[in-house]
Amino acid sequence: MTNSVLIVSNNAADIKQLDYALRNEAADQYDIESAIKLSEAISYLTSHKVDAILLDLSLPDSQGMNSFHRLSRIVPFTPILILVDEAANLSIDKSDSTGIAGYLAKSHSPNYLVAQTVRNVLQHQLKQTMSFIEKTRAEIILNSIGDAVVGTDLAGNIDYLNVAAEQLTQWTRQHAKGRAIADVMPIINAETRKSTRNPVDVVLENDHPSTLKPGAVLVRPDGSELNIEDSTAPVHDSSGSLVGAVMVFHDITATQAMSAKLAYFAKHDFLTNLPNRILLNDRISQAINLANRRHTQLAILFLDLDNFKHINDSLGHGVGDLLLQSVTEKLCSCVRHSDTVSRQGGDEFIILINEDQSGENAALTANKILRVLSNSQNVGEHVLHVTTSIGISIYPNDGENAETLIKNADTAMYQAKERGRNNFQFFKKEMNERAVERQLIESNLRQAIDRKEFVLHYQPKINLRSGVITGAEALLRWPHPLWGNVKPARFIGIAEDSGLIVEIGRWVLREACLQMKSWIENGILILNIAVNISALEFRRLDFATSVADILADCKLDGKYLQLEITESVLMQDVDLSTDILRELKKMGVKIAVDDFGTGYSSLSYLKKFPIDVLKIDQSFVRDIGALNEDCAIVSAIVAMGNSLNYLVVAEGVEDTTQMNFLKKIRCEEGQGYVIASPMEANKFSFFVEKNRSVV
Ligand SMILES: Nc1nc2c(ncn2[C@@H]2O[C@H](COP(=O)(O)O[C@H]3[C@@H](O)[C@H](n4cnc5c(=O)[nH]c(N)nc54)O[C@@H]3COP(=O)(O)O)[C@@H](O)[C@H]2O)c(=O)[nH]1
Repeated sequence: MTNSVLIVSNNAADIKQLDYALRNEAADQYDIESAIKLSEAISYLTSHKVDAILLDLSLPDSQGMNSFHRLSRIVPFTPILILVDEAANLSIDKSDSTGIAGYLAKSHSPNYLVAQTVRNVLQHQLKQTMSFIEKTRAEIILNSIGDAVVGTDLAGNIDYLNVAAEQLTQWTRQHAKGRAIADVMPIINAETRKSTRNPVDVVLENDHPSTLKPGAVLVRPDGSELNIEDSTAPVHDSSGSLVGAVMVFHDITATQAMSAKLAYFAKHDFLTNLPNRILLNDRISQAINLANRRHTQLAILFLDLDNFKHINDSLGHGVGDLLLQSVTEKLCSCVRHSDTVSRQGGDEFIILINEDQSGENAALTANKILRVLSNSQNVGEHVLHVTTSIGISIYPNDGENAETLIKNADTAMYQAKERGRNNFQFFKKEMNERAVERQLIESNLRQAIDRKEFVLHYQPKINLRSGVITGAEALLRWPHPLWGNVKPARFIGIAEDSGLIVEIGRWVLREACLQMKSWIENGILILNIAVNISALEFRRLDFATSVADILADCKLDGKYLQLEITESVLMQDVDLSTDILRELKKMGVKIAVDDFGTGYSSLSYLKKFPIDVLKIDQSFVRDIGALNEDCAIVSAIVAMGNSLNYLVVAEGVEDTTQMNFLKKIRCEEGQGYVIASPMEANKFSFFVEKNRSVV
């Protein structure tokens, strides 16, 4: 390696001697330049880099230390050796000598000593440069890492803080330097609030790495606190002696908050904040232990919202979520603090009622829930009516553990659904058989669709005045290959709960439309064919479109189709129902309100819907003649319906007494066994042919 050296001297003999000494005695190679004036040297240095300067302080244009200072300003990092006479050497002011790399006695130094001195200076400079680079690199790394790094000396006084440490401690490096670590970083325990020894002090005492115990909190100058986690280690010099400590730490406040959140949501439902199945199981187990000790009972209420799926499907999950939150509030308002309301997912809730006396509290709570939920709920811009079906199991009678109690309450809930929803049922052992049967029916229903096992029967409707057959109601029949005819009452509810009703309903609609088309073509002159539409079908976003598609496929004019929809389905969301009905009306489709009288029976609400037909529920018709009250109700419905220009149809007409009464009160149409039971399509054609008028 070649080093470049500049000799600045006005003495040619000195230059020659130094040049000779460096070229001939040194192990290294040198490029040697000389300048006889300071100005010459400065000019050279502005365009050349040199590794060392040998400077005579006595120059023609500059004298003494002034020469040194001027040069060192231009090349501050280049070592400058001062050439001195032995005597002159003594005259240099020590306080003014900062930055001088060394002294060289000009004429008295043997050549080898000149060479060695210059070499030493160059090597020292190289070491300094390397050390500077390393320090800078370390500084950059330390400042770019996210962890805070604090260094101390052997006494535990701070000598270093990286940028992250400055931010976390709220101390600048400048202010912290020299202060005791415990002053800059006071640490306390999160729970006891007592001060904790700084790990740096522990490390310096034991000369061994150490860390803070969990729960360490750093108290900052502004009083704010940070949860921290550290790793502190001793620092040794090259001889292995302890010279200080380094503490690396980071803020775990966010991490701790996140893990606390994760722990919370492992046991709670995200949407409603209610305990989830895991926490509920825990609580039930605890409640069972308590009930055993106190010889008391406890109750499990299994709730499933009625027709929630339709709301979710038609109004979107956002509205569904809001409804679940609103229901949560209402449920919580119905129980004591000691009870647990939990959400199992979807629209299922389970309530644990502690210390129940033979199911008394459970029945009271269930009644309260039914009452509270029956009020309409404002959800966003929608006014929704939601009801619930509740199954109840009691410990110890209905199960010895959480799993069995929940399973049996679930079974009882299905029973409540079958009993018309919006009610509660206590678990009974026989219900388990029912639950097994439900599952069997559901799996057979799936096969029935594939195997095309369903057929439609048709029941005539007549004009009660003229006796003319006006239309037919299509009714689904399931002749099961092994079980024989399965009643709709046994499978429609299961098809609705499982969602299978959508596929089945589409088949019914298409089949009925094809049949009507065929009757028209064959001169079977009825006004329309009525098809029952379940809530799940009606609430689907594509319902109106699928009706239009089926009519188009079957080439049937919409005026020949009547859709029977129950009041409760229409009332679930009045605005949405109105929109769907309007779409259907545009196609010419007739709308009948089925089972009228069993639901809200609010004519003021019904007036909002574009309805054509009111079908009085058969439960009122059945007791005509027997119950005055029912006669009055039927008369009132007929009168109101007529005045609002609805076509009123009485269903379930079974005898002539009922028929005569209906005629008398001017009920327009009737349907029931006294006229004809539902029958196969070909029999219906024959029936129409034969009975142009049946009354
Ligand atoms: N979503 C769909 N629901 C359907 C479909 N087909 C039927 N259903 C619904 O199932 C319930 C039971 O129906 P079903 O056993 O067919 O009973 C109907 C008639 O057979 C019966 N009826 C007719 N006349 C009389 C009578 O004089 N007395 C008497 N006790 N019962 C009689 O009434 C049922 C018709 O009811 P409604 O639909 O309310 O007009 C029933 O709720 C059906 O709606 C389907 O395809 N889809």
